[in-house]
Amino acid sequence: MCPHLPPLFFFNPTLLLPVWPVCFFPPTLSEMKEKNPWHTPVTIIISVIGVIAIVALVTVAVLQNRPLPKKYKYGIVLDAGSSHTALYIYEWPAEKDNNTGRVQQKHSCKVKGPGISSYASAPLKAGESLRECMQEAKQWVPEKRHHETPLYLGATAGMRLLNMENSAASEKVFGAVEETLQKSPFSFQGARILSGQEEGAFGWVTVNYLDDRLKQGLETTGALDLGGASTQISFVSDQFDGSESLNNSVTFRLYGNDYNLYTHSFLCYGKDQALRLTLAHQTQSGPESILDPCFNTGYTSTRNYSVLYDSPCVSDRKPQNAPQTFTQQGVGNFQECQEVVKKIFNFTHCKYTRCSFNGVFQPLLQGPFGAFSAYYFVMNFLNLTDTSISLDTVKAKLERYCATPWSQVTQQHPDTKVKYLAEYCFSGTYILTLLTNGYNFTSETYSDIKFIKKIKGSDAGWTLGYMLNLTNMIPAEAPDTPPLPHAGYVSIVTVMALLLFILFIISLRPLWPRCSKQPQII
Ligand SMILES: O=P(O)(O)OP(=O)(O)OP(=O)(O)OC[C@H]1O[C@@H](n2cnc3c(O)ncnc32)[C@H](O)[C@@H]1O
Repeated sequence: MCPHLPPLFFFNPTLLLPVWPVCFFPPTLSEMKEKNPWHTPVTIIISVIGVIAIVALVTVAVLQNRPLPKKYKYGIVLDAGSSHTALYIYEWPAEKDNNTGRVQQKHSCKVKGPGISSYASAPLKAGESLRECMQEAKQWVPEKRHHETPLYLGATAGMRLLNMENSAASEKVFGAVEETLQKSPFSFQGARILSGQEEGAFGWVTVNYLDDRLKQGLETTGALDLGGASTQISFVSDQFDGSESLNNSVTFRLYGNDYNLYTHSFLCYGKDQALRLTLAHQTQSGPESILDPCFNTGYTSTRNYSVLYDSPCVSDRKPQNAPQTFTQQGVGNFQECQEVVKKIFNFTHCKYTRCSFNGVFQPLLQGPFGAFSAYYFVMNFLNLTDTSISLDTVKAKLERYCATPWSQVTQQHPDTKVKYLAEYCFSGTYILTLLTNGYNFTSETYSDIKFIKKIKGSDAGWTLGYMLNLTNMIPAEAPDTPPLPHAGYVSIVTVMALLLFILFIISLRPLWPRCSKQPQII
């Protein structure tokens, strides 16, 4: 029995463990006060206030720094390409507007029908074609954000060609799409044609932003984009300072790092226009039929001369006195196809130290490359996206594909669009020729290329880079980062609070009870 000791937990100042004196009957309050000054009302009140203050301090620190429920902002970009239009919705946490690496693709919508440049003779239809995807966008962006969501339309090579050919028609098409977009609840920021240089540079920004290479100042990835009407190559090379060819130079300061980007866009060298160029070479004499090594054996198609030559890429070469149509008969031969394809490139004249083709300057290739759009669609279909296999093996596989009879190809791929299916032999051959003969990738450097469709859920392409630029979401200088992350801050506050509490308890030492019996540690 120990009536003089309190029936309360108290702290053993050395072990910081609660101890319980061996007592069976509680002493009376007067006994307690008499024998143990620790239990004076003042010390109890001070202890309680101390504990409450520390709990309040920690609670406030935790609540104050608790991550708030996420609010998002949105941006919409319409990619009006030569073959089709696609709508991309991006989202990012509202508080990270001017911060880093947080913009992601939330949704994409493929506009039904051809690209807007195909509506030159019925411009109103170009506007109408966008309606379905704009309706979809309204569902994906929360209504209260509609009015503040920027909406952009960027047109690429299809409209570049239409503008060259018939600028009045191009303006009418823009008028129609602008009318539709102005009627949307979003904040429409305008529709315009991107230059080839912008298309290349923004594709490079997208790839490196999504890979987190810009923020971290890592070695960048080059961008290879193959569209329907143009193709772009963009990369940073130590040997390129812009002096040899200013037209191919784009300089950026992003997150505190300077980049001198080499970029070039080849108009008419997208895969659809390249096919026209190849067919134009094969039909210079205006024949009634051609044997085409770039199409599978057994494939036959009747093509219209006027349709084939209805593009500024080939219109000046239209043969005189040609019949209305010609028959194209596939003979599926990769080697011969490559010879035909090579003819659309000019490798002879170059006024610079080095060129890719058509007299265009290109510095030495450097670093890894991401190849997207049609590069990916085609190589993925052909099962050739793995670049760790040798270039010779890639060619051998493509050779086998080209030699496959058309009947077998259609049987094996009943669900693939016939236009794409028929063109894969040509497209694969064109891609390999462009990469090796055109851009000078070798058997060794071919493995530096990665065929990609998406990076971390966002499509590779120029649209994200375009939006990041227009919304100033990539700062020129590295943003200031808080000295401590949230978890670190809360831990430090908690530890400091505990230390304060211990110091407070120790400071009350003169008031500690002297227990005559040895307390039993629980
Ligand atoms: O940049 P521009 O030159 O204006 O062209 P685009 O924007 O229309 O080009 P895309 O990247 O959308 O497509 C590139 C090409 O790939 C073709 N394509 C799309 N999907 C394909 C698939 O699954 N298989 C083969 N080709 C495909 C499409 O018809 C184009 O010729």
